[in-house]
Amino acid sequence: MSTEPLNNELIKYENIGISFENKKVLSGFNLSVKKNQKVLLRGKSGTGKTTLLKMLLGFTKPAEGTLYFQNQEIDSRTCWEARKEIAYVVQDTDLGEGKVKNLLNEIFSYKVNKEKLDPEKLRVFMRELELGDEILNQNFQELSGGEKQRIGILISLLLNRNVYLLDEVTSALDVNLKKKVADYFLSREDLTLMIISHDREWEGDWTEIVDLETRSLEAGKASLQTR
Ligand SMILES: Nc1ncnc2c1ncn2[C@@H]1O[C@H](COP(=O)(O)OP(=O)(O)OP(=O)(O)O)[C@@H](O)[C@H]1O
Repeated sequence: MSTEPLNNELIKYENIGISFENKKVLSGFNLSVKKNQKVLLRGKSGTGKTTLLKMLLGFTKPAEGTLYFQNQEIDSRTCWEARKEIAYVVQDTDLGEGKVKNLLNEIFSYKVNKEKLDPEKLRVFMRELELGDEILNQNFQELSGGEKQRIGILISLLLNRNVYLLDEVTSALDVNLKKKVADYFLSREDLTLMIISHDREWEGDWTEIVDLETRSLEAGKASLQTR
């Protein structure tokens, strides 16, 4: 358990090291994310960005250091608590075979997803993401890359979590949609975001940019005001 004061800190990476098969990917990484902050992780391919996000869900363990979520060290037990609060959205959402509407119904039948599939919210988010009703009757596997990405985002929004880990979720979208999706998430003051993206649309006024190579922090307006 951390002895640090709460201080609105939601996520804390403390001296984190990542290694795979004796290959050191990252070492001594420190980052503190406060509730409702928007953090964009940047860095060349292979610098460990995705691994840093997966760690929060307990999918992989740090080789060194400690990771905290809501002041609790993430381990095989506490990661289940974290998973209830966090939506992890990937670049290449794969829901398997079946009509989109059936797949959505299946996802929202799981007990862990406390939210029910709300038809009104579904309609609102589909309109926001420029998804027509006809997509619900299409086979997921036949959708375009951009449509699959938007279905992944749609599901995450319906899950109504507090923390969003967004891993290249706009890579296959056209410029208008990239902006629309980024603006939507960045304007949600109630959400804590950790974003990996090469799209400039995520570099909003309030976005903190963390560069894994230089370890520099470009603070958004929000943190400049509070420091
Ligand atoms: N489960 C694993 N087993 C072995 N090596 C792994 C594993 N997961 C990640 N790696 C390696 O660790 C390094 C960091 O991977 P990671 O996906 O975190 O990087 P990234 O910065 O997100 O890269 P990209 O921008 O290309 O997605 C890579 O060299 C990758 O091959």
